Amino acid sequence: FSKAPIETPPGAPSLTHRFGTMAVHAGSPHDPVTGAVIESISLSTTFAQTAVGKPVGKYEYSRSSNPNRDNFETAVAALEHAKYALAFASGSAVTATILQSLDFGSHVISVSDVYGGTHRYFTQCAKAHGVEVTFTPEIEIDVRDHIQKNTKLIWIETPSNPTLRLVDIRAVATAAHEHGIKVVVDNTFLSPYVQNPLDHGADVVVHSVTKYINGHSDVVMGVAAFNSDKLQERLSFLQNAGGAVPSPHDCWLAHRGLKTLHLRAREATINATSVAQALAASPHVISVNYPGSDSHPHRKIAIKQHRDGMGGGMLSFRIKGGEGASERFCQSLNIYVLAESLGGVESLVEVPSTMTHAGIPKDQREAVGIFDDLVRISCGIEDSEDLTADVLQALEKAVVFPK
Ligand SMILES: C=C(NCc1c(COP(=O)(O)O)cnc(C)c1O)C(=O)O
Repeated sequence: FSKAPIETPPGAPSLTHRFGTMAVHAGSPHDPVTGAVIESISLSTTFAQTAVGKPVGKYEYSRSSNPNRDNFETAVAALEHAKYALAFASGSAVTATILQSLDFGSHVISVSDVYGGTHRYFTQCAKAHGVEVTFTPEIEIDVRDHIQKNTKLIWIETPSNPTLRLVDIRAVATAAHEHGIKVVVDNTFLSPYVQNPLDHGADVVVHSVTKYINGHSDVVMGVAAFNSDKLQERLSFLQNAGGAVPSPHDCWLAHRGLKTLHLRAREATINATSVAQALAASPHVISVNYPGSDSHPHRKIAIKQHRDGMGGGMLSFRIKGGEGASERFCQSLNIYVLAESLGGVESLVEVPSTMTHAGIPKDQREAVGIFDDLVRISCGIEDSEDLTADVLQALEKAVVFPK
């Protein structure tokens, strides 16, 4: 599926379409001199030249390219079924660079429910370089109603952060491509193991690598993957000119994290499925947002678009008792850590209205279902029984016996 020549390391099993084998071996050439199976970390910021303008190898200056970033980008491209991948200093840097790649006067249509930082760039930064973003509550239904002559891009998060809405990528891409519009899908919440948006018609897939791809809460990074040669030329130019690039060390860490993504994603899905079921059965819960539940309004999309209909490791729910209850719930947990971010090995909990999405005006937040009683959970890879029991005991403390 990947059009990019993926190096099969000497002695390694030939790379197949199976995710786990690709995750372990893609972008992982053995050292041709030492035979080292794991790549070294090339920290050098510059590379010697044998004569003026004649570098020893393919590298001249680390911002432009370096061995660790190349290897990581090759691995992500393989796992997202893409010809190209470009790594950036953060997921937000990917968002900014893609918007900056648009001509002055361009228009973007976005789903309404996006990460707070993405909303911030769309509403407070993009206009400065001539890009207007409009949000649509039901993008599948009304994307055609929002298309303007200057519309160049449609931005989708599926599942969305933090209400876990799903979008039928193929349906939106079909409408978009009728008008020559490109579709970007932010696949952060599921990772390449669970969903490959390019296979469903998207033009670009982006990730906050900070989350599932690195998976250990010790790297901030972003990546974009796509097939277009023209986009490769444009985005790689901006990657170098804008300079929002990750360090070789971070690329090395993220590449190592990527090698176990399939194992972590499966565990996180098992855990989220158990926690979502327990929440749905609780009298202290108003509603649960989990794409792996049969009750999810977009369950058919999950079955069509996600590997084996998996729900992934993310969920959110509304707790009875209002904002006070959501805060008491978070404080009553023993295993989950109250913190922003997601997709790591440790389970995290947060209240979007006062944390990740606090920058979005309250009326706009509540219009997409981000109420003060909404709690978001990122299930890690702890034991399912422990995570489920912890949630249930915290519900009792928060709702039944508030201090
Ligand atoms: C930090 C959080 N989100 C980052 C994020 C980003 C931004 O990634 P950064 O690496 O944090 O810059 C982009 N897209 C989605 C869907 C995201 O969730 C969070 O939701 O806790």
